[in-house]
Amino acid sequence: MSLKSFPAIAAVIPAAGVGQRMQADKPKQYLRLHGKTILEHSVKPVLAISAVQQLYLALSPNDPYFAATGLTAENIVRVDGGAERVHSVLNALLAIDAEKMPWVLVHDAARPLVRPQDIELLIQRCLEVGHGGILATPVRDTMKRGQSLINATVEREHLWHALTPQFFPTALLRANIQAALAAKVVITDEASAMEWANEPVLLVEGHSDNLKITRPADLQLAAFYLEQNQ
Ligand SMILES: Nc1ccn([C@@H]2O[C@H](COP(=O)(O)OP(=O)(O)OP(=O)(O)O)[C@@H](O)[C@H]2O)c(=O)n1
Ligand SMILES: C[C@](O)(CO)[C@H](O)COP(=O)(O)O
Repeated sequence: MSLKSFPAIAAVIPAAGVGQRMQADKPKQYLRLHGKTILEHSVKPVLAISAVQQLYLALSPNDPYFAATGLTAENIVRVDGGAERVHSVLNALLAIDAEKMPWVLVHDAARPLVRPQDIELLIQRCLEVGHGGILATPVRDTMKRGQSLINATVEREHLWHALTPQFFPTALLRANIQAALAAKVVITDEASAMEWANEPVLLVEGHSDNLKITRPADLQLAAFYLEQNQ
């Protein structure tokens, strides 16, 4: 299926976080990597997907940094971020005309290294099966649960790191996030709301360098990966 035959897609990039774990002097999405902000790096591969018609960017209502990024393309709609990531995503979903854009791609502003081919693979695989899915990478290490002492070893077979983008039917995702929030379910990614609603979610293996910039050391690693992929 060529990308040209894909239905219209809306993209949502939650970019309203404060980046507390990054311990930086500004929200991490505005830290620079190879001359551009992390936000600009994260937006670029999403806008490169030809089926993406409109990008909804969830920003902190008093964000003083966005204007300097030069990201003022006509197909970018700003919406207010919320208290948590899920609220920022929901605010964006509420702004989308789901009849015009029946599918939505949600990608973290803090994941600057995602590859366009991985995004296209995710879209392709989901449209083939007719339901949503996520980019993910299989866990490599032995996984432990505990705090100062180990309580248990977690079975790692069929254990994955959930990445973004995550790709779902727009109206269904919006309804399930609203229902899950009303049921006080903890939602840390779009898939968790769909799982709660017993919807199938496809796992599509993506590249492990699609890291989420979270802690200070991640910036240097991201710069290294960028140099390797140039
Ligand atoms: N209220 C929030 C919280 C997070 N995000 C976005 O969701 C993505 C993933 O969240 P995370 O890595 O947790 O970012 P922060 O919440 O900024 O980080 P921290 O938890 O360290 O403060 C980021 O692009 C972040 O900007 C958002 O739009 N709105
Ligand atoms: C959406 C996500 O990036 C998938 O791994 C992750 O859940 C975001 O979590 P965070 O705590 O908001 O960084």
